[in-house]
This record gives sequence, C-alpha cells and structure tokens, in this order.
Amino acid sequence: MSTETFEFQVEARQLLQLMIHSVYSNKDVFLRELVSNASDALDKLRLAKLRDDALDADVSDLHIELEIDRDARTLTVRDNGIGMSYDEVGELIGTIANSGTAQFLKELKEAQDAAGAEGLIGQFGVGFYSGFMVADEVTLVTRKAGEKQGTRWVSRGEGTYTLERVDDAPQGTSVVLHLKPADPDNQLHDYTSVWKIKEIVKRYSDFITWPIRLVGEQAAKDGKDAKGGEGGEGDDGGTAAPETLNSMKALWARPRDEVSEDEYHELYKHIGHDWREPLETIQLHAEGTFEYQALLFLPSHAPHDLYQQNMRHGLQLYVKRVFIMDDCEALLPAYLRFVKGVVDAQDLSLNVSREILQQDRHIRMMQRRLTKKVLSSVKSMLADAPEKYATFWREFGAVVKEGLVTDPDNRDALLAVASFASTREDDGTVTLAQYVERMPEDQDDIYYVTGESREAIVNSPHMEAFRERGIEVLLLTDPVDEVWVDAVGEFQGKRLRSVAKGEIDLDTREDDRSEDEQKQQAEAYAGLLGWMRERLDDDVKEVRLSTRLTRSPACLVADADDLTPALENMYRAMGQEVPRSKRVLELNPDHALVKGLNEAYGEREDRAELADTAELLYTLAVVAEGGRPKDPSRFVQLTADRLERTL
Ligand SMILES: Nc1ncnc2c1ncn2[C@@H]1O[C@H](COP(=O)(O)OP(=O)(O)OP(=O)(O)O)[C@@H](O)[C@H]1O
Repeated sequence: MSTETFEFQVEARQLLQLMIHSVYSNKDVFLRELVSNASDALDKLRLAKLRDDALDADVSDLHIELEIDRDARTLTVRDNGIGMSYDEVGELIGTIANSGTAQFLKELKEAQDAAGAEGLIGQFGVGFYSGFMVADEVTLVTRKAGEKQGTRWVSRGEGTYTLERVDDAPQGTSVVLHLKPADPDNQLHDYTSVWKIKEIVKRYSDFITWPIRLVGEQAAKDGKDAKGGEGGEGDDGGTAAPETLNSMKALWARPRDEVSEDEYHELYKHIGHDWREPLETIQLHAEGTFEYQALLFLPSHAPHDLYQQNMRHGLQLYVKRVFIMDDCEALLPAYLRFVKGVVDAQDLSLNVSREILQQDRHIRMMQRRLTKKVLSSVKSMLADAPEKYATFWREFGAVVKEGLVTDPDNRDALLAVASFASTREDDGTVTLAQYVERMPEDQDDIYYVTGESREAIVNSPHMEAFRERGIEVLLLTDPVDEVWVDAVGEFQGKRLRSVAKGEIDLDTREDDRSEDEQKQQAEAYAGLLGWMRERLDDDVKEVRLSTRLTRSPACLVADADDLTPALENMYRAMGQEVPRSKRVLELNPDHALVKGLNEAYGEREDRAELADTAELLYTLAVVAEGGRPKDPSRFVQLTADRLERTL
C-alpha cells in the first residue's frame, strides 16, 4: 500500500509545537485525553449499533486497553469503538476545526507565564495532540465500524504526517506512543511503569463507564512482582486475566458524600473538554413518575465560542447509563448553554432523537426543573460565596441576562441573581434588590444608563444631574441590556428608567429653582428653541431646556418609548427595517454657550452664523454620548474656525 505524506494545517502545527515544547507542566494528563477519546468512540459505536442493528461491528465486549512494552518503550491506548475512515483521520487529526483556535494561539503567545498558558490550553481540542508531550512519535491505526479497510497515521509532530491504508486493522483505534526518555525533573514520568499508569487511570479516569484494562506481558509481569513473586527475565506470565483499572461507577448516580470533589472535577474535564476546575457542581435526583439524575457543572471560564451559533454545548444525555448524545440543547434553555454535565433519564427510549426531545413533555418538565436548580444554585452562591458568584457573573452574566427576555417564567428568579455595575461600585456589582434597598425614600425609579463601556457612559452628559444629586445609576454595558430593561420594565414596583430617555424630573427632590424662575426661563428661551428645532429638523424632533445637565451645554435624549440608537443598530444588524427615530435635543440654560447663543439670537438679524453654532451644539451632543458626527470634516472645519477666533 502506498504511503502519502501530508502537512498539518498551520494552526495544528502551532499547537503541536506547543505540545512538544510542553506548555503544560502536568504531562500525566495525556492519558486522560486519550482514554477520554477512546471512551467517546465506544459510546458512539454502541449508539450507532443501537440505531442500526445491521452495522457490521461487534459490541459484545466494548472496552479500552492499555499496553506497555518496556523494551520498545511504547504505551498503546486501544479501543474497539467507532474508529475513523481514511478521510476522517486526515480531517480530525490533521486539522483543528475549532474556530476559536486562532484566537487561542494568539492569547497563548501573549500569556507571559506558564500558569496563564496552562489556563488557556484547556479550552481547546488539543486532546489527541497531548500525546506529543510524552512521545516523540505517535502511530494511530484505526478502522471505522462497518468498513473493511483501516488506516495508519504516523507523525513525529514536526509539520507532517503520513497516511496509509492497511488491511489487517482490528475494529476501533489504537494509539501507540513511542515514549520520550523519562525526565522526572520536568514531570515527564516513566510511562512504562505499571504502577504509574494505574495511578493515572485511578486519578483521572476512574469514572469512565467502560472497562480500562491493562493487558500484555508487562502487566502480568509487574502484577506478579507486586504480589511478591520473583518475576524477572524470562517469566512471560502471559496467561493472567487482564486487570480492570477503573471502578466504572457513574458518579451522578452515587450519593454526593461518597464522591470526592476531585472525582467530580475529573468527570467535568472529560465531558466539558476543559482542563480547569469547574466553579460549581450541582446534583439533582428526581424521583417519581419520571426519574432522572443530573450532575451539572458551572465552568469557571466562559468558552470562546459562547456567542457562536454552533457552540458546543456540554450537556450529555444518558438513558439508563447508556450514552445517547452530546450537546443536548433540549435540556436547558439557550441562556444556560454554558452549563456542562450529565443527565441520565430512566424512562426515555434509547432511540430518542433530537427532534423528539424538542417536543417531549417530560423533557420540557426536566428542562424547567434543571433551570430552576441552576438558578437556585447561583442564588446560593450570591448569598454564601460572593467571590464565586462574582466570577460566575463576570463570565456568564451577559448570557444569563438573555433569559430576562426569553424566559418570562423564570424572570423573578433571574432578577434575583442578576447584578450590575453601578456608579456606587468601583469594581463590584449590585443586585436590583440591593439598589432598591439603598434608594433614598423620595426616589421613585431605578435609574440606568446603557453604552459600550463603563468609561464611555459614566461621564456622559446624561449623568450630570444624577451625579450632582448623588443618585445611584446602574451602568449597563452588555448589548442584551438594552433589550431586557424594556422587556422587564419594573422591579418591586419601581420603574426601570434610562437616564437618557424621556423627561427626567428630579424636581420632586429639593430643587434650587423656583417654579416662577423656571417659567421665566422657559419664556426667555422659547424663541431660540423653536428656531433651533426648525434648523435641525432633519435630526431632532424637539429642542428643550434640560434638567439633566450641569456642566455640558447639550445632550440628546430619546422619548420614553423610542428605541435608543444602539437598539436601532442592533435591529438593523439583524436585518429588520427600523425607521431612524429623531431624538430630543436638550440645552443647559446655565451653560455660558447656551446663554450666549440665546442672547445673540435675540440681538442679531443675520442668523447664518448662529445656524452654524446651533449645528455645532447638536454635534457636540452627538460626540458626548460616543456617537459620530454625520459629517466629520464639516464638524472639524466649524470647530477649527471658531477656535481660530479665540487666538
Ligand atoms: N480513539 C478514537 N476513536 C475514534 N475517533 C477518535 C479517537 N480519538 C480521536 N478521535 C476523533 O478525532 C477528533 C479529534 O480528537 P481530539 O482529541 O484532538 O479532540 P476532541 O476530542 O474533539 O476535543 P478535546 O480534545 O477537547 O476533547 C475527535 O473529536 C474524534 O472525532
């Protein structure tokens, strides 16, 4: 058979280099990764056979084998699972499909220290490549279930790999690692040691639901040594039955006090494809007519693909201990798509499909229950483990808030755990309940401001009167914030109000201007305001005096039920037609520029010059809220012209 040589895709090559020069200090985990892949392959074969009994594959003794050959210095990880076709090997092993990988590699390069790199590496599909941490050559032989011919893949991890068709491949996949010399100073242990392999399996893969067997001469020999026998050269001991190294206990079915945190964490890493510890473990046993067990994990970091359509969900569905599917999106609402774990149901058909799940009444009940359980766990974190909660909310808050719009049934539970940056908090966040609690008695509404970043909004003109009066304002900077505040509307009877919308009437609070004075002022400005409205007719629907401003000359506000510019843009980005809504220009009657303009308006007949100033004032308001002037060069020209006159 001919052997073809191929080049790794660029990203794959970069990742391999990282593996070879090992950014990851704990090299033992390579075995966990290979066993994890083998276990997935067995799950897939069992399922494929279940769906198609005619599939030419033997599922009578599905298992994983580990074989040590000390003389050849090889360790083999073998499964009799689904296998891969010739093309699949090239696609799956030669390239990296994960779109976040480029981003990951960039970040990895930027991560100065090894700890940072270790943290990053766990998020990506580097599983198989981790073999190159301990081996200088890897050979993979595989045969896809139902196919006659197999494939051999060989690589030294240096840019190329070879592929060759083979006739005598057994069912499944075997990965032969040609081990590097042991180097204990760099945590590169001797992986031909039976003791070491047993230890690693016990630590990282005990819960794997398939038997992991130690086979071959070395196993028998060392096993005998351990029992006190002479062992030694020439004793082949090959007749001993293979030993199963893992307990295979489904962790989700065991009482919580019998399982250590470490064991849970290893399961999380297996199903979550994450090398880091989870933030929280949540267990649920539902008894009754529809029985199921769930073991859910909240990760400690948001994955890179959290906002991508094809994001890999981390929920696995089992039916009576049989793995049915990965990425089971029907079990939790989309706003909890980052939750990983296992749900094992007793009374579902093994043939259940995604389409059926979407409509199944029991699944919907399960989804409701699991959602409530996750939200109540977050609530407990908020109350009892504020730092954990802070991490959770920093990583996932923006996604969870989607639920405020899409899941009205759980809105109260979501509002109870949601928290927000605020003008009163430098780093931390405040919940709505806390906000209301510390609101002064004469304040009726909950105020918020939306925008791209804290820096961009905290000093916006709209905030001036609030700052002056010490009124707390929530700083909402996630795109979804614009949407949920409208959908939710109020909390504990208090309206949620944007500081940039509608007329803000802070006058019920002690005001420094009497009503008479206000009236006089209104009359004094009436002419200017009317004239400006006409001049700026293309952009604004009203020009009025402001109660918001203390330092800036002008700002733009929307009417209470108008869309904000950010929302308009969002709808347009989604392809919806929305008319551009004109806004209201508010002027600060205490600002010298506005006063001067009003006087000039009263005195001058020729208003051409004033019209330019009015336009400038409007554009300043646009710029102040982070917008772009409609005609930037004209704006610069007008400004430069006026600056020049001040010299
Ligand atoms: N033993 C195996 N049997 C069958 N297919 C395998 C085996 N090992 C790997 N594969 C295939 O190769 C793909 C890539 O494996 P790899 O370990 O690089 O990443 P992964 O398992 O998808 O992700 P992660 O590393 O995050 O677990 C797998 O998704 C699987 O389709």
